Amino acid sequence: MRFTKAQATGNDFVMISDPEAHLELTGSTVTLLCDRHLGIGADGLIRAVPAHRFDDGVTALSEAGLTSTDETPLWFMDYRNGDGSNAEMCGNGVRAFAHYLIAEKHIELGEGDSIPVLTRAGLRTVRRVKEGYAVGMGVWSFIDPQMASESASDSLVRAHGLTDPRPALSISMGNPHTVVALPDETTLEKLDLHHAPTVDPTPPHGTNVEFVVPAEPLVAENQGRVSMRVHERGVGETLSCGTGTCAAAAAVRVWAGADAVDTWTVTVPGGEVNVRFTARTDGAEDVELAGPAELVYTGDISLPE
Ligand SMILES: N[C@@H](CCC[C@H](N)C(=O)O)C(=O)O
Repeated sequence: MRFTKAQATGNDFVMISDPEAHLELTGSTVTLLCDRHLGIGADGLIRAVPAHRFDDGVTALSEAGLTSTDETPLWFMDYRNGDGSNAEMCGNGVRAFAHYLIAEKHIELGEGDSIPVLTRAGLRTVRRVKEGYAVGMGVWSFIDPQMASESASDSLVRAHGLTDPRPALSISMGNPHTVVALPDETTLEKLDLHHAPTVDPTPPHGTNVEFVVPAEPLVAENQGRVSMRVHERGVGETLSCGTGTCAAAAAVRVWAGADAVDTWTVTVPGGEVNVRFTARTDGAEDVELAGPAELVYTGDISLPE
């Protein structure tokens, strides 16, 4: 099987093209391919498949009221975590996905052009920009609907390296996130994320946990700044999580109050991304995530029998 290794701010992926939807990728095959000792090694695996040829794609097409055909395929991002589980969305992965579709000649995309990408979380739009790709990530929401009228925390998080449990706020970007604010960069550096943090109560489908330190001052030149580390559901600590950076910026913005700015730079161990919020007429906010993506190498691997 031919594959490409991709990375986006250090979040790395095995990319596979499956235009005929022939591949049978079980959870254990994905785990093996993503294993850094026994396989290729990656945080997750992404299969490019025309939406109409794959069950989850057909469901997503009908929910979005869209069509996909052999002549004009709508590409589905079949994202799997390194432990073999499915996830709804991947913000770094979708930029790598667009880059890969271009390299595989499945699409053409000039600077300023956009393509639709179907995911388990619904339709996303990826625009090619100078620094990489800007993704229309849809709206963010509180996982606990009660939080819409309050604005502090909905859970407590414990982690190795923290002496006390800390309050946290859970936010959906299509997939679940729990954001915890820390007092300073030293506390962020000292966290030991080899161990999964515990979240009490845990959101119904598990959660990715983002630890953030808002910059001091929080806003400079009309731009907010946050540092972040993440423990991803189904993976462990990663160098970056795109949906996590959106959730982190959304949470810090909620905590900062009504006059918080709309554009944010989030620094992660693997680099930097930009997150922008735009108010909609229904009161919700659209989120755009911009950052780089790179294809690292291409290879061949035999799938286990
Ligand atoms: N790294 C991704 C998120 C991947 C999915 C996540 N682990 C989950 O289970 O929700 C990103 O860049 O958003």
